[in-house]
Amino acid sequence: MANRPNILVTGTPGTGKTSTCELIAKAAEMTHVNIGDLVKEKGLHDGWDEDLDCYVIDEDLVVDELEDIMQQGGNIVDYHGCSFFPERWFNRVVVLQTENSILFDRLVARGYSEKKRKNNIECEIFQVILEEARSSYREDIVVAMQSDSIEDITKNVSEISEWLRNF
Ligand SMILES: Nc1ncnc2c1ncn2[C@@H]1O[C@H](COP(=O)(O)OP(=O)(O)OP(=O)(O)O)[C@@H](O)[C@H]1O
Repeated sequence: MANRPNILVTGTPGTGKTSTCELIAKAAEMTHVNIGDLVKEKGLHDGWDEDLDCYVIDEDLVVDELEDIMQQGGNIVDYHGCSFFPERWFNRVVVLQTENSILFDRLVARGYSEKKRKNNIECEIFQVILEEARSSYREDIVVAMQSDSIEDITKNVSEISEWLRNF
């Protein structure tokens, strides 16, 4: 086990993973690993999925790319899925959740197509990512956090920072 912990922040697109991770990275000197950006920068995908309007990520390439830095610890990983990462990488898995109408407005503001909005809202309603996290990681390391407002972000960042201090 690495000396410093690794944290995964997951949740439906738009729930605030990137906003939360950026603040934690700054406050606690963690390395923010945004999987979506990494996939784009390093071409760790098998092309563009026209239907889902996103890259088809190559999960094996992503895992190979990150293995060394994950061994070192001190990373906060940001992605809207969690089942393909090795379970041993993470000491804490945070699942962000947002009330449907608030999430809907954020997805509209981002200019997502109706189909993409629908997919993401359904993902949130059915708690797909929370279920995925609970079935992929030990239940005691998985925590759900509400992310409806700026106050929620502040509270979540301070709870995660507190957890890091006590690690
Ligand atoms: N708790 C919150 N309160 C207010 N606004 C928020 C909150 N969380 C996110 N937002 C806003 O919603 C938008 C999406 O946030 P962000 O990019 O952090 O989400 P994400 O979960 O990382 O999305 P993706 O998976 O697509 O990268 C941003 O404009 C951000 O400012």
